[in-house]
Amino acid sequence: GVHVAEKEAKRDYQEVYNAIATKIRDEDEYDNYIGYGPVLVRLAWHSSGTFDRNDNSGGSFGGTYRFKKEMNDPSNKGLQNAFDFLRPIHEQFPWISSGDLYTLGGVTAVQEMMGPKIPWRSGRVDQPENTVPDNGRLPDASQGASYVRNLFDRLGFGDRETVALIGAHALGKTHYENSGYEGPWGPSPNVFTNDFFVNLLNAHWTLNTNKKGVKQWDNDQGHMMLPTDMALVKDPKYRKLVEEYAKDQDVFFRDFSKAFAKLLENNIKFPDQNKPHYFKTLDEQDL
Ligand code: HEM
Ligand SMILES: Cc1nc2ccccn2c1N
Repeated sequence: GVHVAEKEAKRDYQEVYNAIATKIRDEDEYDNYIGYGPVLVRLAWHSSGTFDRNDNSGGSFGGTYRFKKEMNDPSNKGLQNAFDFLRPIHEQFPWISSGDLYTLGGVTAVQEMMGPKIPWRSGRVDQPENTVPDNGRLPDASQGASYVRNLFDRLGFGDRETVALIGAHALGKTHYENSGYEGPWGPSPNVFTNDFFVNLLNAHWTLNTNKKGVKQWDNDQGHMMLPTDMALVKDPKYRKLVEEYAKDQDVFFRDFSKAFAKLLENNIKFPDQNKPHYFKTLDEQDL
């Protein structure tokens, strides 16, 4: 069922943001100097993307990723790097819940990679191991447009929100050892841009079977796309949105911010007193 968030306590969440942001800036060598930004975004997404609007199960509230049943979901391979990154932050701020920490990590990463401001509310409360949702709720990358549409409908998202959210694939890369896909990263792996959409439309893509026997799209610049990425230009309704975001990064930023905030808050009711935080970046604080 829907969870009710805890009334916000007198806590300094900007201080937690700054600790995460400073650690992202310091530990820049991770994953061939991509850094921890992208994998933190993916942890926030995967800890929220278990939501199912049909029975109001899953979602970020209980912080259940911390239990091995969810951590070992094959879809979550590689996210241990983000979990290990956040461990010292959790030790420094033991009062923050796991769900608040995993989602705040993603918000901090997007903003520190020069992405849009993401409004964030606190109040998620750790739930016990017997509340861990079943594996298999996160999307399979080998599928086409109708599969993507159904999966994001289960999460409570329409086409516009779906295309905006997948725009996060401008970040980071795929790794053979995690998903069986491999791609040298795209043009801006640790800067949040609309490159994913520009690349989708402008590059020349060929479907290959990679050395793990997995089908992926590659281009002549050494970039890759998943089959579900390519579905966004094959489906006419999705394609219209890809063209809109490729043309206007500001519209992409606006729509991504709304959809990402909604994703991280799915299945949670927040008390009116829990106002959304708009965190300042390190640069904005001259830190
Ligand atoms: C159809 C929906 C989606 C599918 C099938 C999908 C699948 C994948 C796969 C297979 C990877 C590579 C993982 C690895 O090998 O390390 C990946 C990476 C990533 N995904 Fe998605 N994803 C989807 C939607 C999203 C959404 C909605 C977000 C965030 C809003 C997101 C953020 C990321 C990020 C940031 C990475 C890079 C992680 C890294 O560099 O370690 N993805 N995704
Ligand atoms: C640059 C980049 N990052 C990702 C992540 C997932 C899937 C595809 N990606 C691309 N092309």
